[in-house]
Amino acid sequence: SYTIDNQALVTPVLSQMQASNIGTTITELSSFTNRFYTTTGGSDASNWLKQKWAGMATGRADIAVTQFTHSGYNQKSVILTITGTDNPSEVIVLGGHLDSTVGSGTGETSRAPGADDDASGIASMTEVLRSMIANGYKPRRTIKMIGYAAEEVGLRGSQAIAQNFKANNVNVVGVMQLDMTNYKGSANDIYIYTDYTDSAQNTFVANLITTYQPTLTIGYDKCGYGCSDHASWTAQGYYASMPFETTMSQSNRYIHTVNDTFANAGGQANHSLKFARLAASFAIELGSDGA
Ligand SMILES: N[C@H](Cc1ccc(I)cc1)C(=O)NO
Ligand SMILES: [Zn+2]
Ligand SMILES: [Zn+2]
Repeated sequence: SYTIDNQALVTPVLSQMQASNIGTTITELSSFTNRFYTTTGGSDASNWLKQKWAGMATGRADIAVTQFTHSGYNQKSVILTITGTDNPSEVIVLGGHLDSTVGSGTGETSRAPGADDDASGIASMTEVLRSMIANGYKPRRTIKMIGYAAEEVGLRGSQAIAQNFKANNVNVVGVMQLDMTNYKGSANDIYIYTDYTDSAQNTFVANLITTYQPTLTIGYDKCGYGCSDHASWTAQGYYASMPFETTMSQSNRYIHTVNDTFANAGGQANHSLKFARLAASFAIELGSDGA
């Protein structure tokens, strides 16, 4: 049951989160020539994220960072695991994708900053991690943060990981996808996508927004296809949600071009902060439940 009863744990983590930190991470990720799944930049970005997250977790024996090796391409997914204290077998997943693209012709020297798609999602997760650590938060369930490889070429990284988790009977109780969080292109703040997601969990997500970010407005929409990594988890029978930055019709026109830059989203991460706070409230409310 999706009870919202951990205000004492959630509120301090949310209040410490800052858009400026998210913007810094977006800028760092955007500085790789590209993060395409088959290029040097794509592998470098994966290794960079692993190092960044591992550095942030120094001193936390309950946090481990690993890379998931994929067959057929070099870019690895990055998985950070915060092992739960007394209910570790139940797992919450926050996800975003590491790779960037300017289309099927992307090569070694192609410029694909991918600031919104999806450095914004990775940066949002990173700020969740930073604030959880700053507040000494330790979940009862296990929380995993995943930077997926190869999303742009058919959700390949998340498909491999979700299939692997299913095959290993990992008890994932909920998944949230953060793909494109910083382009404020529509009237409402957060759009909950209702296809390839779980409706009961989507209701919980809406309730998290009204509880912890009551000034924000909520909209609903559909992609009409498996538009990001949440679809990989739904395909394996797990509960997934995708809060998105705009309506489908008003989605960011800069994506998959050289113009998907931090500057073209306004040079600030105020929109991403809403999604980072939502992800934190999702992970802490679900993560603080015992067996
Ligand atoms: N197809 C998605 C982008 C995308 C996702 C949802 C919507 I609505 C519009 C556009 C993608 O490129 N993900 O990386
Ligand atoms: Zn994306
Ligand atoms: Zn994309």
